[in-house]
Amino acid sequence: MLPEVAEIGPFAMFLDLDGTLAELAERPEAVVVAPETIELLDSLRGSCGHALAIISGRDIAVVDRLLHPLVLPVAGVHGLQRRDAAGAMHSAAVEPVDMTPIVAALRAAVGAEPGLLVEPKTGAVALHYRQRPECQNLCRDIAEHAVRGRSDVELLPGKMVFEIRTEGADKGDVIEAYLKEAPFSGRRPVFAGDDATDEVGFALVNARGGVSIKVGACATTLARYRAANLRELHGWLGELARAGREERIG
Ligand SMILES: O=P(O)(O)OC[C@H]1O[C@H](O[C@H]2O[C@H](CO)[C@@H](O)[C@H](O)[C@H]2O)[C@H](O)[C@@H](O)[C@@H]1O
Repeated sequence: MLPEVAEIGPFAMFLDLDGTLAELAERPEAVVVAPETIELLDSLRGSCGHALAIISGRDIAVVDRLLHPLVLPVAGVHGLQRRDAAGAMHSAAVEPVDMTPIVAALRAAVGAEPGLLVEPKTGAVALHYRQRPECQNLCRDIAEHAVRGRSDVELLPGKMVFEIRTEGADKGDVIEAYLKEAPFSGRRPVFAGDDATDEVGFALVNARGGVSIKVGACATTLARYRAANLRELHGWLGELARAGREERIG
């Protein structure tokens, strides 16, 4: 169930990408953001004074490619990277760890196992098993082995993926950082996401009196609202965009 649009007030919008703006795909590079979704984002940002940011696990450069021609404020790699509304980059407190040896270790452990994918990112790497769900335990063991004894990286389980990431700011921290800056400050935060890594974002938004929305089925979540799927969420976002537009015209 989603809240009544009329009750939201002036909002700042934070949106996860995979599973929230785009349907999940077998492989990370197969994901496409539909042209209607790009239009929706464009219209939505117009209804909240451009206080709209993407909060993703992907690199900012990849988010930009997926959302082309839009260039939005984006936090990437689960909070490790952040570009503000003026286009300025904010680096994390810690230097991103050079993942080369971890990527090599994961590739060696996965070997020629079909369907297991290693996705290198900036200061992070993801080990995907979506095409081989039965390999979940194997992938967990491989990822745990790769981080053993290291305090500079952390293991983040996600949807059919284990991610190893430089220890640092999370999605909650970057939403908080945006809320201190124009045009986000003074607005009520709304955050929608579908994955375990979005829970810290829900916690932050709840603490700020905002609207947290879990997309898809899940037994436990900190989110206060639910959207059954992308279609329901995007329909609601469209209503929000239209309500903002009518307000400006009226
Ligand atoms: O925070 P997000 O923007 O949602 O990014 C989270 C991760 O998304 C991608 O992996 C997920 O989507 C893939 C494509 O649909 C899917 O194959 C995979 O199973 C999902 O876990 C991305 O590849 C990761 O880098 C992101 O961290």
